[in-house]
Amino acid sequence: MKQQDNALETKALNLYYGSAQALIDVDIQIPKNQVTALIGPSGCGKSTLLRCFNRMNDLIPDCTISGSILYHGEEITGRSTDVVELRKRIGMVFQQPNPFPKSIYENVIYGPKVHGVRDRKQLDEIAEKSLKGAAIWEEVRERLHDAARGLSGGQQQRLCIARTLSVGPDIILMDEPCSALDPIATAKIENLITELKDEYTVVIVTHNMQQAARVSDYTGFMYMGRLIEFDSTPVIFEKPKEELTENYITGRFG
Ligand SMILES: Nc1ncnc2c1ncn2[C@@H]1O[C@H](COP(=O)(O)OP(=O)(O)OP(=O)(O)O)[C@@H](O)[C@H]1O
Repeated sequence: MKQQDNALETKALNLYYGSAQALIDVDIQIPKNQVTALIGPSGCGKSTLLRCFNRMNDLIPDCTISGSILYHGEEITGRSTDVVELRKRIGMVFQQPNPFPKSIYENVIYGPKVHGVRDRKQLDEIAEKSLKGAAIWEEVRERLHDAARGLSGGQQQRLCIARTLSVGPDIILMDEPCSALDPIATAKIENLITELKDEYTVVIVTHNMQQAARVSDYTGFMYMGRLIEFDSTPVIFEKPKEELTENYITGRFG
């Protein structure tokens, strides 16, 4: 794969929480405009790796890293990286939908307002585009000024995706985005993820192997802080090269 096709890349990435090592020599290349899933047993480092991509681990005291993290080929681990700008470009969606206690509209325009957009017409346009991008516009267009927390869990999660889209990212990181949702809401988010890759690069952490197989183009299998295998999703699920991967995907441990 050519260097410029990678939205994200790590080289010899090691991460410590205090003296406990959570990532060990991770080399991964995340292809642009594709969906990449990170799978592996609980505690293997999936969320930790995901959080490295937009420097969310900076917020954790005693967390240190060595190695390289590249965003479109550019090093982002250094002090000169503008982390606020980086998080605009690399958005994140969490396990629990976490809308602000504000209206649907205020949730979506919150980020653009913080970044200085004041013009009402422009904010309206951003709100509509983001809500459409997150496949929730039709459900909320008549009630934009109602409380976001009055929406269903699945709608709240799509609203949170809209909030992420509103500041113009090109990468969306999702940490178990469906784990709090029922199967119907999950299916809607999975369909949305597939649509998002036309415009965005998506990296998703999931416990659910069927979900990884359904939505992703590439899958990385992690185990005890190491990336054991990374390949196209059909290869990982049908013909993995590593015995550990095979044991995991066939349910022999996990
Ligand atoms: N803030 C933290 N402080 C200290 N240790 C942490 C912190 N976050 C994670 N860890 C440790 O780092 C290791 C990797 O955790 P991480 O949450 O990345 O794994 P995971 O694969 O995402 O797990 P899960 O699937 O259960 O969410 C674990 O041993 C965990 O206990």
